[in-house]
Amino acid sequence: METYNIPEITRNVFAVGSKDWNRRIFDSLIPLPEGTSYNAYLVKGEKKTALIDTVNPGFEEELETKINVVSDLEKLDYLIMNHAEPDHANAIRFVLEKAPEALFVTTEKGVKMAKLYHELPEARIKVVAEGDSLDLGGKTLHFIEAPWLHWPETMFTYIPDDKVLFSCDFFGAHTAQGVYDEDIEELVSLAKRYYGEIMMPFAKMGARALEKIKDFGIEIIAPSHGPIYKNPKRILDPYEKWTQGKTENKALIVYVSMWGSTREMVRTIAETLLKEGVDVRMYDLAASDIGDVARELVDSRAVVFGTPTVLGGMHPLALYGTYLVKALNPPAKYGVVLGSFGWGGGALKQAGELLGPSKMEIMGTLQVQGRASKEDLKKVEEIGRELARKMKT
Ligand SMILES: Cc1cc2nc3c(=O)[nH]c(=O)nc-3n(C[C@H](O)[C@H](O)[C@H](O)COP(=O)(O)O)c2cc1C
Repeated sequence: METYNIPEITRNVFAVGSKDWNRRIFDSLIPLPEGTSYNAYLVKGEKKTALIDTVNPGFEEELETKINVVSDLEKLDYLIMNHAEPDHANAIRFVLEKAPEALFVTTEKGVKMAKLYHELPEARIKVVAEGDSLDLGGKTLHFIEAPWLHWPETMFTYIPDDKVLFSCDFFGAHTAQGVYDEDIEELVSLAKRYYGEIMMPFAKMGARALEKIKDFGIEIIAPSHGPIYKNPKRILDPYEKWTQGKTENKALIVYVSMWGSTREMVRTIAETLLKEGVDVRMYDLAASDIGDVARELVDSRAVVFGTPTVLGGMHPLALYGTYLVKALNPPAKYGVVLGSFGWGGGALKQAGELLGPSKMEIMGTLQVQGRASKEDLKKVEEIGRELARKMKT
């Protein structure tokens, strides 16, 4: 039998999921510099045993082996699904085949969503709703609907007896490293990146979920990606701030430049902002990890977009980056668009169309022909000073 580490996170609750050390991209979009983990948890009550979530395709046998070390998969009573996305739910069928008596437990929305992706034996579905519980003997599973964190069907499972919250993607972080939060110094930064990529568009739903769980006195948070929090405050406090959309006096600059003209403009605004006491983060979209951009969006008060004109519109990478910024629905209050063109222009117009309907106030734009002149750069400085002034108020 293969040797696996199977942490007992609290009495008779085992982490039986998998680490995917080498995965480098998620959702065909999100870079994973440190891999990720697909966490699943086995809960052994005095009478019944439940598995909370499963694993990504390819890790089914590891899951089976781990469960059989601490229990007996064949005798599993319940398979709880917090979220239908395949990285957590793909092994549903595998588990239900290996555990012939197990009931599949999720919400009505969960059943609907799971049926779109996984084969479910109709007779073995047990639907639960907000506030319902399942008694395992000495341990009760309590279900909390947490829609949109991260799909419409998401729920949390809570064991009041042990004060453990299984929060699925909420509070997650993409990293294969560590078992507990104390193992990773930069964990909050990784969690912030994950929050920006996955949860920020649903910040209001996140705030509602935090409200629901605030009086639970949670002692352990066991998410579906990344380490388990033995110090829940370490993630609850930042989540409180992030879901409220509280920003810092910080400007995020995202830009593309083929021949340096736009770069000179964004460098000028960066220096002006720094002089005015604004914290600045700058990313060249041709060479940046979009996860870092997502992380900085979580609490940036302003976003500066820089793009040259290419074929009558924005540079394709700037178009992609700007689209993503908008789709992630960051709390930033102010925007600036800068860029250079060679003859007819067009990038600024397209950026305006794209950002127009967003809640960000575009408080300054400048498009220059060729290299920015001294006068142009003075205008950029003026925009920077005005932006800094607005950001302080
Ligand atoms: C592939 C390519 C396509 C371009 N298309 C346009 C265009 O449609 N309209 C325009 O005004 N300038 C166009 N330009 C000129 C650039 O916008 C111009 O060189 C600008 O100063 C580049 O700024 P940068 O140094 O920040 O990349 C194009 C340049 C390149 C390389």
